[in-house]
Amino acid sequence: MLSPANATAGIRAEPLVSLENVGVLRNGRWLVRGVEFSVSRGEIVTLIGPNGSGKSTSAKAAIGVLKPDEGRVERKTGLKVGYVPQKLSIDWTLPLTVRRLMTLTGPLPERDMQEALEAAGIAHMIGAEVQHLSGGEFQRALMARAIARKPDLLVLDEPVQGVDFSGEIALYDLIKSIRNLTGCGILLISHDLHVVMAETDTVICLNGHVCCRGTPEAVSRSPEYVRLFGSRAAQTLAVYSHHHDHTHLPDGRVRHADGTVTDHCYPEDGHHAHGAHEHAHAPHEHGHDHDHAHGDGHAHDHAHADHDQHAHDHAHEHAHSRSGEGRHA
Ligand SMILES: Nc1ncnc2c1ncn2[C@@H]1O[C@H](COP(=O)(O)OP(=O)(O)OP(=O)(O)O)[C@@H](O)[C@H]1O
Repeated sequence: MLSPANATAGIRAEPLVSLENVGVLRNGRWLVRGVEFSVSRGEIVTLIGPNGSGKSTSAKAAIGVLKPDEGRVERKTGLKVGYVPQKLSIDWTLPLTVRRLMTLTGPLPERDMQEALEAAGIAHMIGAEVQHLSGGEFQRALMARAIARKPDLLVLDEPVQGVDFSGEIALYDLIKSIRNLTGCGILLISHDLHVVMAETDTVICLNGHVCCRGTPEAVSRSPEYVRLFGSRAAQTLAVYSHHHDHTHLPDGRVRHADGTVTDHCYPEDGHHAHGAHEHAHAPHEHGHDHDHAHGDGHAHDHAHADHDQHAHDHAHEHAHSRSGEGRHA
């Protein structure tokens, strides 16, 4: 079967946006330097890196919100961008319906609004107050707002924040289906070093500069990634694929699709029928019904690696996310 990545390869020649040697200088400090990447139609590019490594800055430079102080950013003429920022300044004390949220930045034909809400799976919540939405529903509303104007490029800054585990998988599925449906390019910022979308074509690992790049699996194997985040981080870099029913946490416990955590897998969990070598498939080649797409073939060793400092950092970070649902708690 032709994967989406291959299917779009032919029209990748002309990027929607490309950054060449981009640097952003503020108060005498280079926030990022030497950033190079591009996003083409149908392509999913994920930026990862520690806090303050310049992910948001690079994304803002890509869409023109920030002007680079050196290097070049080229955008396709007439490029339409849908942007979901990391933080939204919403006055949570004032009532705001989903319908109103959709039109805050400008009028929108009713049909386009309905279509976008339907695509995001929250058409029935059009009259709901934004304050009452769950973390996942809120992210869906933001995504609906971003896709309503049919962008060529969708930029999502941490789209799974405040979302529990099964909600995260559902959001990644939604992002994938938006890409498949519309063929737009997607630039995703992930604050989770350990989990990237299986459909990501290219991971760009930032640390003030591009530390390494490639497929999720290549990045998890790269010496630069290991140097930056430690070998245990590389060992636990997991790749979500569509058919996950559970995931192995770095401390050895198992989290199931319904969010429950147990010490062991259930006997019916899919991967136990498979040999370890089957876990070495690239994300796009996944046909089996589990979630052990690790950097190399030693899935079980890696799945049960101990917590490292980064995992703790993320627990902390997610514990402070909007809904207070810590993914790594
Ligand atoms: N306008 C600004 N002026 C000065 N410094 C800034 C400005 N915007 C961002 N920074 C700094 O630039 C660095 C990169 O910030 P950026 O938000 O791009 O990082 P990030 O990788 O997205 O981080 P996080 O994971 O914490 O969201 C940080 O040290 C931040 O404090």
